[in-house]
Amino acid sequence: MASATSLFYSSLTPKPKLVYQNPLPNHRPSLLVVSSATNDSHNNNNNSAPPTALKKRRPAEENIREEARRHRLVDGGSSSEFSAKYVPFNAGQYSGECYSLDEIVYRSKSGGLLDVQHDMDALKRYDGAYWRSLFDSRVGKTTWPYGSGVWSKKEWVLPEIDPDDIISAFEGNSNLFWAERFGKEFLSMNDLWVKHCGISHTGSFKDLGMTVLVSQVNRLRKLKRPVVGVGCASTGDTSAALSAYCASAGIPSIVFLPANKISIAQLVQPIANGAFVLSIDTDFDGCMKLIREVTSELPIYLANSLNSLRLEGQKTAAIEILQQFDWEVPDWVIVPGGNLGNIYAFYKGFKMCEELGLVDRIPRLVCAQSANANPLYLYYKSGWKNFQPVTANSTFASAIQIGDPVSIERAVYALKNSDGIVEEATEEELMDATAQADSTGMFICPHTGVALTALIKLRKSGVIGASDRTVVVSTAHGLKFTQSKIDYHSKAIDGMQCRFANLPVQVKDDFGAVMDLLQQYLKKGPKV
Ligand SMILES: Cc1ncc(COP(=O)(O)O)c(C=O)c1O
Ligand SMILES: N[C@@H](CCOP(=O)(O)O)C(=O)O
Repeated sequence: MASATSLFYSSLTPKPKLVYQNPLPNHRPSLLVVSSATNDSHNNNNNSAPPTALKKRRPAEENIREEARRHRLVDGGSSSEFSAKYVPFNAGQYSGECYSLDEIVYRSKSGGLLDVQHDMDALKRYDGAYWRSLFDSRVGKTTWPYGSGVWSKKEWVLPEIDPDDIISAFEGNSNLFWAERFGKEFLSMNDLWVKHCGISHTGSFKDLGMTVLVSQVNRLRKLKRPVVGVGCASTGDTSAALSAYCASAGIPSIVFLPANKISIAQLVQPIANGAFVLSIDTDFDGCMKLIREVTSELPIYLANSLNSLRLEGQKTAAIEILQQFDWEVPDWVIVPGGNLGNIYAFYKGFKMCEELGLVDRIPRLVCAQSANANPLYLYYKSGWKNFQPVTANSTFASAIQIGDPVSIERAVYALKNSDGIVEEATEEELMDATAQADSTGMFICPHTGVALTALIKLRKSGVIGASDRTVVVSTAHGLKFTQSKIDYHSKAIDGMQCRFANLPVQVKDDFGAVMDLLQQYLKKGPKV
């Protein structure tokens, strides 16, 4: 017999209207049960206030993980009716090659990329309204693990992992910022948004993928698979996320960084989190080559986005954007690209929402590259005829200083299937765009400046219209890249005009001198 607590708990569980295409014997899968403290009226068709009972506080000696475990036990365990496996990327449904997610495999038999394939038939047993309602019911809560923006979509991410194995910092649920002033003043746009994926636990979107990867590693280690540590090559953000999530799980992390090519803020992150940090005298592509060789020799699990697990977490940012627009689809989404996993992750998130009936179309995608590291742009401009890796030159957008992206095929697939576009930004363009955005109250990273440059160009050419609803994905926190802002605002960049620099004024510690300056300033008319 169900206990009083379990009855109480299930009375708090949102019960969206279910429409089954194939009725299931056990019609409410336990993994879909969310122990939410609210029963939102949006789940009721008649709009009448739902019966509100206050959630009873968990016993003091129990933490949220244990509380969730207790409720799973009451609800009948955590076995999932959903599943996922690795398949060769874009090999078609008849390839036959597949691997369990509990295997350690990064490449298909032919050496190609892998993809995580979900059992879409199982997911389709619930209609779009059900999924929308379920995901909406989980936003912003502390219920383990669904309070995370990634794990609120657990059934679409890693359906079979036990919540006990999950390592989460309640990542995701990031701000979708209405760029009112930037849109109006610089682009005559009124429906421009910035998805702040960098306002996150370690300051970049990498947290979204890393929670998934490190959780799966945690599971593999419990299953006694040979994983002594987790390693990555990085331009600074992957290493920060990897080291933080590994430190939280008590798993060793090893990071390969190109010497003197990442910001100090990024360098200090894995150091502080106790990673084994190798500063290597090469560029990112050199580090990537080395980590691939090392992880094929040693029981070190590969954490770069070559590993398709990462993209399962990253795709939730796309679902979140739709959710934040009340499931209305924006016209454009612009993503800065480097190793090119993220552009595919966005495509996959949008596509799953379309296929499962949450929305009826997907946005057009734009991938934005630095002109100093632009292999995808050149490929696009060749009409997708001739892909050539490049030697990436130094760029202020240092996290995308990548010349030989591992996910090139994924990016091309995403762009071709979303009527996508590739743009590029010179150093001056990306730094000006960053400064302009900052002057309207943002504080963005240079990679977001690359994406904004793409937007500026596409607005100028009329490709993106004044009233098009457009989302620019901001991928890292501006505070990681303060040196480039200091250089810009002090006009210390060779060959760059720094048109939007805002120089600090030196003044003596003297009331009269300060007053003189302020009077001159006010006379000129404060610049906003
Ligand atoms: C801040 C930032 N923006 C954009 C990117 C590009 O993402 P992706 O490598 O998935 O193309 C990266 C990493 O590569 C990054 O760290
Ligand atoms: N910008 C990345 C580069 C590596 O990308 P990944 O997504 O393949 O890990 C970083 O911060 O390291």
